[in-house]
Amino acid sequence: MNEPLDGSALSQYFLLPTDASEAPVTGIWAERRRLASIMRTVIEHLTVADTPESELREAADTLQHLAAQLGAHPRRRKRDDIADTATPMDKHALIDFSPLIGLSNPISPPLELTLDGNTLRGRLRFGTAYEGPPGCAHGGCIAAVFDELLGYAQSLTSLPGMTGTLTIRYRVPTPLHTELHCEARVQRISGRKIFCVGRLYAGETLCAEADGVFLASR
Ligand SMILES: CCCCCCCCCCCCCCCC(=O)SCCNC(=O)CCNC(=O)[C@H](O)C(C)(C)COP(=O)(O)OP(=O)(O)OC[C@H]1O[C@@H](n2cnc3c(N)ncnc32)[C@H](O)[C@@H]1OP(=O)(O)O
Repeated sequence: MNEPLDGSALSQYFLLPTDASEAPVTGIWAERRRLASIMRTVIEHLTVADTPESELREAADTLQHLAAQLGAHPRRRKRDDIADTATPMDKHALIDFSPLIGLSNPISPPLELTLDGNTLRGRLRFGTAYEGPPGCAHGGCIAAVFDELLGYAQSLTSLPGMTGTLTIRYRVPTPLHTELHCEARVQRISGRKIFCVGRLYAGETLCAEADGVFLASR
């Protein structure tokens, strides 16, 4: 884990670009993302604001009504997400509901990813809903970020797989409400095993690092 995350010898494994399409998202997907973004704000206010009981009751009543309204519609089929969103190369069309990077999923921080050579880079900010120790991110949420980050990096190889083992070393507490950046890359591939490494920083401070072994499907 001490070598730089450049991975230049591994370019052969990367088949697809990962950067999200810059094409503007419109229509139903734009509204899904907007709704998710507002829900994130509601979650943040719920966890930090000293809201009077009457307003909490009113908000809950409003959301109960909204939940019933949204729940009245039939469930979508997965293929519709892909067909409805953008081109097949727009990978965000496939991952808009991811719990970590999905812009249409309010539980995602969201983690923003870009591919820089063979290094996958991410940016995120943990709100209060992700608190573990006071003022710091929950370790399980950090692990989830690494699972997504390393998992996405290995998904860019010719043989993507599922997480087999994910090992996290928490070096210092990770602050909330702070711009964090992270990076990951495929370190090596051995048979069906894809070994990945990653790091998470707050500024120059290394907060946590991860090793992951992913198993390509048979
Ligand atoms: C245009 C389209 C683009 C699409 C682009 C989409 C991008 C979107 C990116 C999203 C990124 C999300 C990333 C989230 C990723 C998850 O969260 S996946 C969910 C969490 N993981 C799981 O649920 C996995 C559950 N476990 C399993 O299914 C199975 O145990 C596994 C991991 C598949 C392995 O089972 P298996 O294939 O039967 O393994 P087996 O044949 O026994 O062993 C094979 C080898 O692997 C080793 N091994 C087995 N298990 C493990 C293990 N757990 N750890 C380490 N080594 C192991 C064995 O020792 C053996 O080694 P050798 O003897 O060959 O040296």
